Amino acid sequence: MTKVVYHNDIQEEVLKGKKIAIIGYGSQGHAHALNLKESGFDVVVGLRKGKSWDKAVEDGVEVKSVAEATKAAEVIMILLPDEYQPAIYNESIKDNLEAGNALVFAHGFNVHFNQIVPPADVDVFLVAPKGPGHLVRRTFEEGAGVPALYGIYQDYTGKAKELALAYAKGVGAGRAGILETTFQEETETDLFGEQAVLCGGATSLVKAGFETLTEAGYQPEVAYFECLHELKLIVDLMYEGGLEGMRYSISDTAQWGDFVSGPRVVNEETKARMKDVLTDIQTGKFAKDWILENQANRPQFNAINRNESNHPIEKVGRELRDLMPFVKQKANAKKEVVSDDSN
Ligand SMILES: NC(=O)C1=CN([C@@H]2O[C@H](COP(=O)(O)OP(=O)(O)OC[C@H]3O[C@@H](n4cnc5c(N)ncnc54)[C@H](OP(=O)(O)O)[C@@H]3O)[C@@H](O)[C@H]2O)C=CC1
Ligand SMILES: CC[C@](O)(C(C)=O)C(=O)O
Ligand SMILES: [Mg+2]
Ligand SMILES: [Mg+2]
Repeated sequence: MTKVVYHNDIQEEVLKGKKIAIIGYGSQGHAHALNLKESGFDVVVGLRKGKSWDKAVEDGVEVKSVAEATKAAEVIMILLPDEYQPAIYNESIKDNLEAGNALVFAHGFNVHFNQIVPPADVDVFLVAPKGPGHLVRRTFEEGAGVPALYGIYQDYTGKAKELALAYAKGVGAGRAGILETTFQEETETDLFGEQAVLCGGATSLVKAGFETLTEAGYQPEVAYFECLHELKLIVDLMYEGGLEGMRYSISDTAQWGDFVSGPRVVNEETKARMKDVLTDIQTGKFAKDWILENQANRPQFNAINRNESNHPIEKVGRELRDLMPFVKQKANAKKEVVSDDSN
């Protein structure tokens, strides 16, 4: 089995004397900054003036411009949207790095696909939490954590691995488990996971189920509860006990339906399409298309986003969630940060 490193295995002194700049205060940025600060590290956040800046100040974190935060720190973690990182790196970070600094990422995209080429005299590594930033923060506050991968791209000081592990411990990942990876493996598996399973796969499955039921004349509210709301409850059981743990809680009827009907829906044909998705990631086709989409100001992204927001499952979902304060409360807490991130 791959070696999994935990909280107590890690020495954090190597990072304790250093200043850490967190560039960006969105989903991952706010979680890293606050978790590291509460773990006893010296943190400064790098931002432009705006909503995130105000939020970070409100949260009691030291804030400077991206250039000034980079200058002030020895460890610089880039937590900006992937698509804006190259321009901001070239404009405000690159020339403010000093020999022996550490340049850190939470996703290997820009380094792996050569959009950022770091200088030879800095450490370059990634610490990639395997979960959304808002959950990196929430689980940390609950005394738990989200697992993370670390990978070394360049070890100029000879301390890159120690620094990466100390950083991962600081954000709380040591409570869940930290695994070694490479920039290539993290980039390709992360893109595949979010496209084929976690985001793209799951949203397409949910919408297809909802559409099948409503087109057959069933009530949208019933279809929403069945195909979206309950998915969280089922996935919670998988999170806690794997597929077996989930199947322990469902009825035998459901388990039999799972065995005989699941493979009719997700089958060899689906797997062949997953392999196509993986190939596009591995060859760089996906990255190239995404970079071009951004250079053209996101025409397809914005059009699809608008359509998705008007899907009947979203309309009925908004109404139903309004009537479930316990669900809405969490959504609002997230929305506050998310809407702060709009560029
Ligand atoms: N989202 C997630 O949970 C995960 C993300 N990652 C990786 O982490 C990195 C960050 O992603 P994520 O947290 O989603 O990013 P977000 O989209 O949440 O980041 C938004 C932040 O970037 C700031 N920002 C945007 N443009 C600029 C600019 N020109 N100058 C200064 N600040 C700017 C925003 O500030 P403002 O308010 O001023 O716009 C805001 O604070 C990415 O590499 C991503 O792949 C890895 C694991 C999971
Ligand atoms: C699943 C999406 C993700 O990869 C993540 C939260 O880990 C992301 O890029 O946001
Ligand atoms: Mg991910
Ligand atoms: Mg990702």
